[in-house]
Amino acid sequence: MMNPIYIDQKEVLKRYKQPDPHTHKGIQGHAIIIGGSYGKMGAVCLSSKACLKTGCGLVTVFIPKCGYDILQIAIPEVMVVTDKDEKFISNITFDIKPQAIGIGPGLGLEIETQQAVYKLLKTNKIPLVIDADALNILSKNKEWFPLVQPKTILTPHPKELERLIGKWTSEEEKLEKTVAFSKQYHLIIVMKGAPTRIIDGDTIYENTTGNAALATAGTGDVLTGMITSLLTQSYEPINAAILGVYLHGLTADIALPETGYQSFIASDVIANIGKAFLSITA
Ligand SMILES: NC(=O)C1=CN([C@@H]2O[C@H](COP(=O)(O)OP(=O)(O)OC[C@H]3O[C@@H](n4cnc5c(N)ncnc54)[C@H](O)[C@@H]3O)[C@@H](O)[C@H]2O)[C@@H](O)CC1
Ligand SMILES: Nc1ncnc2c1ncn2[C@@H]1O[C@H](COP(=O)(O)OP(=O)(O)O)[C@@H](O)[C@H]1O
Ligand SMILES: [Mg+2]
Repeated sequence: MMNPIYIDQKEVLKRYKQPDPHTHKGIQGHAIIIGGSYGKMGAVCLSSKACLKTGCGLVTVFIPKCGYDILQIAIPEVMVVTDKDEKFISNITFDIKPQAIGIGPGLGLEIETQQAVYKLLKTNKIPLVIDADALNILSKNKEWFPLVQPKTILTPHPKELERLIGKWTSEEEKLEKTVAFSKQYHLIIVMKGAPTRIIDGDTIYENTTGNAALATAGTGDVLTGMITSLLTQSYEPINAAILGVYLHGLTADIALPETGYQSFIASDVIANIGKAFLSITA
């Protein structure tokens, strides 16, 4: 297996693009976050807020009806399109033209939701991040793997990865299986953990930021929003994944002296995205 490329400040600065002073929200890009189900609307709140706070111009969420008030009240800057169903997503339709899609946080596994994901995968040509229950839906329907567009970014935690590629007996085997999976379907795999590794075919990147404070509900949902935001801003998928993972980890390193490991929560990731951006260019 190849040695990893370490994702540090130098590696990130090679890829980071300073916003143009004359940019406007139309140029900064429009993201859509698709997810949520009854009791798991918080995942979409976290993901969509993180998406906005990572610099894209506009964010729309596509959620089941029961999340409408929750989203509008929690994040007034985010626009909302609802499914026809009350408690889960059953048919994904929108007439906006987003530059990137993030799908999965809080989505649930209802059979109707699985069919809606199938339809999206079959027709989608827009850069895509697949996370959480959208990954679990793929794992339940492995014959759909070839429908996923090349360079789509998958962000599994270890259990989601196991559901996708099967069990492993060593770290080495886990990496080998993930590289083989990435090569077979031309996908970028963000193997979340400590450390997070990003697999792009034979190339392995290893992140150098982040700490155990991130071991708390919703931090993965936040990461999905951040990477989707960068994709929306025309970063190449691999660069969006690298920059997103690095900044996400950095928020926890910045916050740790104030929060300690225990009191850090996913909203603290979001609250520190600004400082993370400032620190890479300082
Ligand atoms: N506030 C919210 O609305 C939240 C909603 N969430 C949503 O809840 C749904 C279920 O996601 P979950 O990930 O909780 O459930 P999953 O069943 O997919 O994964 C949980 C399992 O994975 C294992 N696991 C997780 N991280 C691991 C690691 N680093 N090493 C080894 N094992 C690990 C856990 O021990 C557990 O067995 C998703 O749609 C997710 O987006 C969660 O993100 C939590 C917050
Ligand atoms: N001990 C740890 N050290 C560093 N990062 C961690 C640690 N535990 C979790 N993380 C990070 O936190 C995030 C958790 O994502 P995930 O398990 O999908 O959470 P959720 O689904 O609740 O949002 C990942 O980015 C992961 O790398
Ligand atoms: Mg998750």
